[in-house]
Amino acid sequence: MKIFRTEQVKYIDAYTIQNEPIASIDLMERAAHALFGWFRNRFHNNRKVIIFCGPGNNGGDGLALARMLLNVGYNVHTYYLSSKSYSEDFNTNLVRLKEASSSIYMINSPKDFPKIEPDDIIVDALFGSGLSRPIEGLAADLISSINSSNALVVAIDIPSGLFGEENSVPNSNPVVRASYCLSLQFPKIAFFMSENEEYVKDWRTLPIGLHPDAIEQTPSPYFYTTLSDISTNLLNQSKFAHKGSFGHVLIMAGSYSMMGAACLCSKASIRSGVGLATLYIPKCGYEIAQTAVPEALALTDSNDTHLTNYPDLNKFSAICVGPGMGQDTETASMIRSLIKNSTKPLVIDADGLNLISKNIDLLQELKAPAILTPHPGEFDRLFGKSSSSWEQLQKAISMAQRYGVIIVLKGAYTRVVLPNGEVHFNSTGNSGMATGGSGDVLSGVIAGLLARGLEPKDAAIIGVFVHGLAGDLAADDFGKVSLCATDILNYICKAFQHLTKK
Ligand SMILES: NC(=O)C1=CN([C@@H]2O[C@H](COP(=O)(O)OP(=O)(O)OC[C@H]3O[C@@H](n4cnc5c(N)ncnc54)[C@H](OP(=O)(O)O)[C@@H]3O)[C@@H](O)[C@H]2O)[C@H](O)CC1
Ligand SMILES: [K+]
Repeated sequence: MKIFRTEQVKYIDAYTIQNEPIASIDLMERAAHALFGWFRNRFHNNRKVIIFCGPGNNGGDGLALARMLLNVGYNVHTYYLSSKSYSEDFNTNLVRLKEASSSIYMINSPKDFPKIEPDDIIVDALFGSGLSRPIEGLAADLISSINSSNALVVAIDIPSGLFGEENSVPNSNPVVRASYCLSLQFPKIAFFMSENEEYVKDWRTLPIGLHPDAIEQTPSPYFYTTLSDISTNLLNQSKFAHKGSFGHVLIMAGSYSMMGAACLCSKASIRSGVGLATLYIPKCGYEIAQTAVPEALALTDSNDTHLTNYPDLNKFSAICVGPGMGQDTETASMIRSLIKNSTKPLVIDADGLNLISKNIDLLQELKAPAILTPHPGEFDRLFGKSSSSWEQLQKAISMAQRYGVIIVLKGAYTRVVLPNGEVHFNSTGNSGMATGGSGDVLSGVIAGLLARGLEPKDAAIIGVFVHGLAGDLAADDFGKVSLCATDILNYICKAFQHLTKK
């Protein structure tokens, strides 16, 4: 799903109004219907609903929602901020609401704030995508009052006070802390930034039928990967396939005391459908590899405890290097040589990245496509610290462009950043996956898909999606607290099944 900056949504909105065509007030009615449908499914009408409206169309949505809820028997109290001017659709909806309700109040000062009981439901329709500056004065006081109540808060489109993309960190502006956010048609990029978690605890998008031509024509580098975006054709298997049809992956991983990473990674590549996997390991890992991963061929380095060399690369279709590899100087010179000489696509993870971070310009010497899979700490070691997730994302974009690599920046909503500047935020995964070995499984999945012949971009995007989905399916059965990397690995099959059955 392509996603947009808030100012672009305004354009898509205007295009829809002009070309569907639909009157602006009717588009607002459609949005309010979507909000109403969600609200009615979730909350019984025995709870008091307090709707706070601002002067723009976000407030207009709130007024229209108030009317719809009143019509089916909810106990709704609507408050709107006094303002020098209101949007046209706000005014129309205020008139419509006044015909249906007498519980409408203008807020002129803090004395007009209602008392909020813990069982009340608050709807935040103060400011949406039209927020143009930090909120001050009366509206800021109202936000503090909302935030200090213990009531559940449903924000329309975006929690008021939050900008759709970049926000200051720490955020010293008043922002509504929403329990739910109902974003119209698209998620906001700000939802993917960890600093905003306290404002956006749970969000979902509600389709409002914006014009597909405008969505297609409006350029955006940002995407949100959902199930329907995954092209399962790429995973088709011919009836006449044999093991040679699905590539041969080389996993270069492990060192003394870190053979688990090598095993997880290679098993994950095998579970991702690669035809053959060779595990290249230091001597100490031979029996472990042969026992733990019987499906893989095991090749050993001349060294006992860490990797110092790599095998002939000719027969392999993709290489994964790094998991549990350690950072010995001999391993460092091995990876330098691998980067300079490999013509096979590479997945570089963990210690592979740590070693590169000591000499980042090595990336300029890559001969083959490369996918880097850093977690935020590894990313900072590679490219320097950032003061916010937004800044980190912009840095990832410029580094992916500079070095022509794919960067998979791991975390909630893992970002797959492409050399052309595109960013694909992932929708699967959960906090239970923040556990040792989870990254080794991911690099194995991506390497397996890459070796099967998927384009690096598809291997990265699908690999990240499948890994997150496996974690979600595993968490459904085991819960997030106990989830471990082996569980994720064991659910990769279910995740692929889920995808190919869709
Ligand atoms: N996505 C869609 O296609 C649809 C969205 N809808 C809803 O419309 C809002 C956006 O409405 P808009 O009127 O553009 O913007 P807002 O309601 O967010 O607010 C605009 C008014 O607020 C003033 N403003 C902005 N920032 C502040 C501030 N910090 N303090 C005080 N006042 C502020 C602004 O004044 P300016 O001086 O900046 O002009 C405006 O008066 C979207 O979020 C959806 O909820 C449609 O209903 C359906 C289609
Ligand atoms: K809002």
